[in-house]
Amino acid sequence: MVIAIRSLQFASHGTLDQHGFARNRFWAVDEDPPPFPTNTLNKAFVDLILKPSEEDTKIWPHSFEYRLRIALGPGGDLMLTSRIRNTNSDGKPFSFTFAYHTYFSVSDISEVRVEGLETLDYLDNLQNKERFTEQGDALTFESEVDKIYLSTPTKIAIIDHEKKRTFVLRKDGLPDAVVWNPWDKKAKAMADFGDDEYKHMLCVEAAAVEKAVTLKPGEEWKGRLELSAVPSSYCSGQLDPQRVLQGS
Ligand SMILES: O=P(O)(O)OC[C@H]1O[C@@H](O)[C@H](O)[C@@H](O)[C@@H]1O
Repeated sequence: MVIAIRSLQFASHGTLDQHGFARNRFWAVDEDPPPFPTNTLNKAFVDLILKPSEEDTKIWPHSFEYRLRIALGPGGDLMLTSRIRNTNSDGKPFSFTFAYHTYFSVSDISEVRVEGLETLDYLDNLQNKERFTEQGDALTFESEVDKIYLSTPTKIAIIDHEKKRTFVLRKDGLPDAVVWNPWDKKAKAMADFGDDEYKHMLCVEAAAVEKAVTLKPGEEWKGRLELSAVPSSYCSGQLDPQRVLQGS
């Protein structure tokens, strides 16, 4: 799995370059981070801090502090908590969009199902961000996809039949979910992506894209994503959604 933080902006949903600037900056490790509110003993964590450089304020004229807490649970669960605070001293609010750009490794994209997004509205990046409604079935993949699902539930499951493994995403503060696979043609056109790699990956991204987050000075936003891999409850063609969503 590969994770990139796409902030302060998402893809072309803003005025900055694709995916904004937070994802290709150097972050500082906070050597003395605030403690975990609960279960501290069960988690290893690191806090990374990003503050704008002078160069950054030329392209985005705001002051902020972005604290990313990366925590690992005893069972291998990964928790990512982003806190973004407006530290402007000029009294000005700012707005941003956000996504955890999570690439999941799958056995075969044609065999994968995503549950939790059926019947929802989405904006289709491949059709000028037009709004459509998803059908009632779990998502399956047979061509390029680049969609932003809106008002999504807090849990989404990626079910990999072949590996008998399910990735469970639990999110908070992130209403949208991006689903992306470039498929063959676009994969060939991407310099940093192998021609056949699209067969073994799927991006499902916890995001806040449709409605930008706005913060006044002193205000803080929090967006949380928890990822776990559990043995699939898929068995003899039958899926028990209750078990998948409970992550058991
Ligand atoms: O910059 P990256 O990591 O190649 O991202 C690629 C894709 O990321 C997806 O999240 C976007 O919805 C796509 O539009 C975009 O092409």
